[in-house]
Amino acid sequence: MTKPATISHGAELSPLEACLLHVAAQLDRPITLATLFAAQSGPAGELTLRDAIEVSQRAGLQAGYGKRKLGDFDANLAPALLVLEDEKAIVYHGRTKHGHLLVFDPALGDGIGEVSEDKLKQIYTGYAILFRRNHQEDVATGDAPVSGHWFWSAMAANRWSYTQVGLAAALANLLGLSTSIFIMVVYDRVLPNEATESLIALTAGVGLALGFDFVLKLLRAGFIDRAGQKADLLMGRRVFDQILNIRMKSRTGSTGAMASTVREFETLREFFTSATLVALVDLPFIALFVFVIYLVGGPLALVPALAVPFVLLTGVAIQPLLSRLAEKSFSDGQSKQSVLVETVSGLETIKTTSAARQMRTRWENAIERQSSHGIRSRTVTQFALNLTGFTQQAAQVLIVFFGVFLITDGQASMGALVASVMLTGRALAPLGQLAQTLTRVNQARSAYRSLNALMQAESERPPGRTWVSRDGCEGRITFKDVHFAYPDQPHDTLAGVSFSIEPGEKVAILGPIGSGKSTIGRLLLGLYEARAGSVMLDGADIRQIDPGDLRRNIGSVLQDIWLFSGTVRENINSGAVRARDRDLIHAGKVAGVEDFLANTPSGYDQKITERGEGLSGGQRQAIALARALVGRPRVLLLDEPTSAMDVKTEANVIQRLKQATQDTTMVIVTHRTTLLELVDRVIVVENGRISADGPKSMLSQHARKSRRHLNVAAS
Ligand SMILES: Nc1ncnc2c1ncn2[C@@H]1O[C@H](COP(=O)(O)OP(=O)(O)OP(=O)(O)O)[C@@H](O)[C@H]1O
Repeated sequence: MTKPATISHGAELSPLEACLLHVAAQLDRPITLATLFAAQSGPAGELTLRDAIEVSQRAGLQAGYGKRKLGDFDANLAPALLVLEDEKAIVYHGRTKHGHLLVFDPALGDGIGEVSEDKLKQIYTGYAILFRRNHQEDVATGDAPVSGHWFWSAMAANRWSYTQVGLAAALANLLGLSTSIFIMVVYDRVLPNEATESLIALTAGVGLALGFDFVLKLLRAGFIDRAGQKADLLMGRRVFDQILNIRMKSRTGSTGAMASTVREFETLREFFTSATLVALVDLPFIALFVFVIYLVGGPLALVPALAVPFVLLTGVAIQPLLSRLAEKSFSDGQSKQSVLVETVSGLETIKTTSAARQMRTRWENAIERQSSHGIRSRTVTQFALNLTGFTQQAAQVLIVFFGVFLITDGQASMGALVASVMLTGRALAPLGQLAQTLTRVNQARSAYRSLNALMQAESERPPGRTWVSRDGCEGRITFKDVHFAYPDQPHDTLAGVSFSIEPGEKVAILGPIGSGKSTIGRLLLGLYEARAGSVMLDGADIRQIDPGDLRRNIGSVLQDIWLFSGTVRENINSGAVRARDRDLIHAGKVAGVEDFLANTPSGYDQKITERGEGLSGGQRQAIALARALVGRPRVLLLDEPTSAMDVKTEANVIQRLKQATQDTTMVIVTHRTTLLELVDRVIVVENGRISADGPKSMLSQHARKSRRHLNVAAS
C-alpha cells in the first residue's frame, strides 16, 4: 500500500482534501493549504463534503454535489471528484479507448492512472462533486456569482419554499371564503326552502374545505420552517466566517456591540421564518375579500374599501416613528451588551478598583434608555393596534347598519348581509397584526443594516481571492521602509522601519514602552497592513501569502495571552493543523508546561476555563509558548513570552528553547535582559523608528546609555 499524501510539516491530507487540491490546481483556481485548513469543520478536524464545496466556491469554482452513475461520466464532466467508500475519494479525468477510467488517486501518488469501471463500481458511493470554473473577471472583481450576497443569495435559495408559502396562502384565502358563502346560501336558499339535503351536501363541502385549509396551514408552517433551516445553514456559517476573517482595522466598536450585532441575526432570521411573514403574505388577499363582498353585497363593499386604506395609511404614518425607535432600541441593546461584556470579562479588576460604580451607572443609563424607547415603541404600536381593532368593529357595525337599509330596499338578501359581515371581519383580520408586523419589519431592517455593514467590512479572505500556495518557508524576514498608522490615529506608529533578518537568525526588538515593538510583530503576522513600504517573508510581500499560510509558518506568543475554554491539549494543539502527540509533548516540555502538569492527575487533559482563568500568569505563558512551538514553525515571534515566570522557570525555558530552536528564525520583543541570552542581534525601536541595529555586544558596550534609553530591566 502506498502512503497518504503529506504536507511539509507532517500533517496528513485526507483523500478528499488531496483530491480537492488536485481539482483546484487542474482548473487553475489553486487552493492554498491554509484555506483548506481554515475550512475544516469535521469532528476530527477533517474537511467535510460541505466544507469542500464551500472552499471551492470561495476559490472561484462552481461545485455541485449529487448522485451520478459511473456510466454517465464522460469527458465533459472531468475533472469530477468521486466519493468512494471508507471516506476515500478520487478524481475522474476521462476514459481511455478501452473504456477504462482515467483517475487521480491520492493513495497512489501524483500521477493519473487507469482503473476499470467494474472495479471502481464496487467502491463508488454513487455521489460525486462536479466542478466548473467561474469566469476570471468574476474572480478578479471578487463577486463570484456562486457566493453571492450573504443574505439575498440565501433568500434566493429559498425562493421555492417562499413560492410554496405564497401558493398555500392563496389557497387558504380562497378556502376562507367558503364559510361565508356557506352561511349566505343557508340563509337565502336552504332556510326558506327547508332543503335539508342541500344543507347536508353543503356542510360536507364546507367541512372538506375546512379540513383542506387546516392541512394547508400545517404545510405552510412546514415550508417556513424549512426555509428557516436552510437560511440558518447558508447564512450562519458565513456570518461566523466573516467574524473570523475580518481585518483587524475594520473591527470597529466594542466586543459587546459586535456580539450584539451578530445576535441580531436571530431577529432577522426569525422575521423571515415566522408568522410575521405569513401576515404580510395575507395582505394582498384583502383586495380579494373586498371584491367578494362587492359581488355578494354590492355597495356594502364600500365600508371595507374605506376602512382598509384608513388602517394602512395609519400604518404608513407611524412607520418613520417606528423605524427611528427600532434604530434607537438597537443601539441601546448594543450599549447594554457592551457594558455587560466589559464588566463580566473584567470582573476581578472592577471589584478591586472603584470602577464598579462607573459600570453600574453605564448599565443603568443603557437600561433606562432602552426602557424609555421600549415604552414609546409599545405606545405607538398599541395605538395602531387599538385603532385597527376599533376600525374592524366599526366596519362590521356599519355594514349591518347599511345592510338593513339595503335589505329593506330589496337590494340585498339576509344571507348577503351575514356573509358581508363575516367577510369584512376576515378581510380586516391581517390588518390586526399590521402594527406588530411593522415593528418587527423595522427591527429586522435595523438588524439587516448593521449585520450587512459587518458582512461588507473588509475581509482577509474575500471570496474569489486566490493566493500563491506555499507550503513551508525559510524564515527570512524583511521590513522595507514600512510606515504604519492604526485606524483613527493621526500619527504614524511606525515611520520608515527597515531591517532584514536572515533564516535562523535570533533577534531581540528593544525599546521604550509604546515605541512600536509589538506593532512590528502585528504587521509581520499580517494582522495589519503597512500604509507604505512592504513586509516580506522569504522575499515575497506578505500580502501575496495566504494569511493562514503565513501564520502557520510563524509561531507567535502575543503580549496579551488568550487561552480558550477546553483542555490544555486542545489549547496547545490549536497552534498546528492536526498536531501529533509527539509534537505536543515536545512543545510542552520546551515551554515548561510539563513541569506544572506533572502534579495534576489529568495531565494534558486538564480543563482550562475561559481565557485561562484558574491558571497563573506564568502557566498561561507556558501554554501559549507551547502553542507557538507545536507546529514546529520556521519563524518564532515572541512578545514578552516569559514576563510572568519566576527566575528559575524562565532560566529553564530559555535553556530548552535555545536547544529546540537552533534553525528557527526568532524575533523576541522584550524589556528583559534574561531573554537576550537567546539572541545574537538587537534592534532598538524608538518613536516608531529604528535607532540602533547591531550585535548583542553593542548593549554591553553602551550599557548605561542603553538601559536608560531602552527601558531594559536588569535581570
Ligand atoms: N489597536 C491599537 N489601536 C490604536 N493604537 C494602538 C493600538 N495598539 C497600539 N497602539 C498605539 O501604538 C503605539 C505602539 O504600540 P506598541 O504596542 O507597538 O508598543 P510597544 O513598543 O510594544 O510597547 P510596550 O513595550 O508597552 O509593549 C502606542 O502608542 C499605542 O498607543
